[in-house]
Amino acid sequence: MTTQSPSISEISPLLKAEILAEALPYIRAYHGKTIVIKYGGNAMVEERLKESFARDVILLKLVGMNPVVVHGGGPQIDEALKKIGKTGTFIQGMRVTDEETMEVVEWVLGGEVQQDIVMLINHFGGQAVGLTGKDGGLIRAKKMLVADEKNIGGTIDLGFVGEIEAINPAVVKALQDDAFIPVISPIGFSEEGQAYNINADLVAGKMAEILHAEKLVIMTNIPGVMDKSGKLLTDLTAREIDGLFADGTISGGMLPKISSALDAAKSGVNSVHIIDGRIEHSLLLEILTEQAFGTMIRSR
Ligand SMILES: Nc1ncnc2c1ncn2[C@@H]1O[C@H](COP(=O)(O)OP(=O)(O)O)[C@@H](O)[C@H]1O
Ligand SMILES: CC(=O)N[C@@H](CCC(=O)OP(=O)(O)O)C(=O)O
Repeated sequence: MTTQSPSISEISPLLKAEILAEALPYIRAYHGKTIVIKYGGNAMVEERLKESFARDVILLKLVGMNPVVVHGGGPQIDEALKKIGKTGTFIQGMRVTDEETMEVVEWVLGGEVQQDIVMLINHFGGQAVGLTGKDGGLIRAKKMLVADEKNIGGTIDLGFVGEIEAINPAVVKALQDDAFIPVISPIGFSEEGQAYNINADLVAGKMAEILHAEKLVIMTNIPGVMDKSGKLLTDLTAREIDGLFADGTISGGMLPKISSALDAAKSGVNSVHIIDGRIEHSLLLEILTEQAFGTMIRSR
């Protein structure tokens, strides 16, 4: 059996007014503050969800916050790879990226996926600007070396997977100070101009840290972090996270997500949340209401 949420026209005027009034303290508290939003590829699979996301981001900007969007696009890269007869391979949540895959990643993330988000935000009345790591020297990257768990001291070669060496936030700050909404692709560049594929969670976490963001909201395709029995964990501390890593509760795409969320929390981002991007207006519910939502990551 499926349950249908009421449409906005079915909600009574009084309830609508109450919901709006509830948002007031949050609008005041976050006015002028930076909110980094990681928009995962799995949360952008439906047109309806993409539209509600675009409208939510515009609303946040209009009420005086500074939303910065970092987008993913893992499933969209998989689709494009399928068309050329390739299948994605992931190690510790990172896509093994050979030269041909890197070309596809640049084409999908820096092109199609980013343009789609930028155009939707602009269509609904916002002013989005798409950036990749090379714009204004935003993300300097180097080859990532991943420790080989089966061979102590050894490393695994993931090809053109990058780690962040430095972020130059000048271009993002300049856009923020105007009416623009930056939409960032997770592609970094070395000093020699080599492009690197960086997991979008890592870029979002680091961006939140460097911009001294008030909030980091990671939107994905699951209600939050689950325990082994599939129960939602609403709140996690660094110590609890260590336990979940050690007993294998966290795997795949959740590994970089949790690591970057925790790093952001430790580096002073006040509130870090992993939420279900498949729920319409989940971003507004998380930021502007009392509703406890998804998993909150705490440094202590
Ligand atoms: N303990 C866990 N709780 C929730 N999700 C988990 C957990 N461990 C692994 N995952 C996986 O992580 C996925 C989210 O990561 P990913 O697919 O990379 O999403 P996104 O595209 O949003 O970055 C979930 O769909 C789930 O399959
Ligand atoms: C190195 C690495 O894994 N890069 C990711 C970049 C996109 C991404 O992170 O997309 P999601 O947020 O939708 O998972 C990839 O190639 O899939």
